[in-house]
Amino acid sequence: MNEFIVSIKNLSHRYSVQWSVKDINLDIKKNGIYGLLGANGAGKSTIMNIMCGVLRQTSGDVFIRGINMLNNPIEAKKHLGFLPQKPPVSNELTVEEFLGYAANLRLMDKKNVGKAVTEAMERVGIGHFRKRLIGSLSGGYQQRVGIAQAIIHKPDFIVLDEPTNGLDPNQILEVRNLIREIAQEHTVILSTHILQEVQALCDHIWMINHGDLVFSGSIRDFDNYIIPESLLVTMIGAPSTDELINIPGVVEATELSNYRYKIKFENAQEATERIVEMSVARGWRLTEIIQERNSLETIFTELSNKKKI
Ligand SMILES: Nc1ncnc2c1ncn2[C@@H]1O[C@H](COP(=O)(O)OP(=O)(O)OP(=O)(O)O)[C@@H](O)[C@H]1O
Repeated sequence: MNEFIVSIKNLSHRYSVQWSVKDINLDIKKNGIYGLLGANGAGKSTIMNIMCGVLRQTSGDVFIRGINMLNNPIEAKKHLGFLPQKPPVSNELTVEEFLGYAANLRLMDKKNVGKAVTEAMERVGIGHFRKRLIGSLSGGYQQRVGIAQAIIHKPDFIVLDEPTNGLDPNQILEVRNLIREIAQEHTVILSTHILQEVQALCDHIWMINHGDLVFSGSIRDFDNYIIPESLLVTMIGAPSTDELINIPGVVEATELSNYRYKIKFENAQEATERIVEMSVARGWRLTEIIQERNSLETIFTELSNKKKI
């Protein structure tokens, strides 16, 4: 089998005049949960729809297990399951009827359909609702039905477009747990504009901004994207802020509250060493020194102003 589960090469798309997706290259070689992050309108759904063969790209190629989606969509789609942004469920069918229909659409052998439906229902925890009309289920359970139809044919690769959108906080946690479980057997790519979602779930993140790929890396890389430039320091016998500014490597010192200071520096290592040395030498009674972290939101905003990587 091809070593790449998915490979996207120079993918670009325009619906009319403007480019919605510009020269995107992505590869997935190993199992895990991959996140496509971006603000509304960034181009996430466009990429996912093309990746799943429901939208024809303007240029570039998508390979699923080495099979070109444009040239051989039937074979390529055997390896993937897709939950579009709006779950493709039919309110007037029961859960069981709908999943049977989904299995037939996946060209499954008729004799395997019953077993596949039962297994998919069990996998997503909706076996007890098998006879219920989908229209009578809560949003969270409808989403489970949507995920069940995506895994019914046991594909290697599952694509989930904003899988927790519109759910309440309890349903969000339930669906996230379900995604983690599913990811033990399948490779998952999901799109979201929610930073906490990628933080909670994803092993690798791609961030899209106005159709450009602006970041590719782990959540740790994302977290470290902006190098911190301040220290938060607590000193019970601190000197005046003027004296702190005179420490080599320090560019600004602000008192935040009693004993607590924010110290901006040019070089973290040098400033930390000097503050510790001088505190000991001059009796400033240093009790805490930590590097200030940038919030994920700050990093998201910074990347939203960035051009292609
Ligand atoms: N059918 C369409 N016709 C014309 N323009 C479209 C169409 N679908 C999307 N677009 C435009 O393409 C760009 C990318 O849209 P896309 O839906 O891929 O973004 P997204 O990141 O998935 O956003 P959201 O989170 O809001 O779904 C947007 O500017 C959008 O307005």
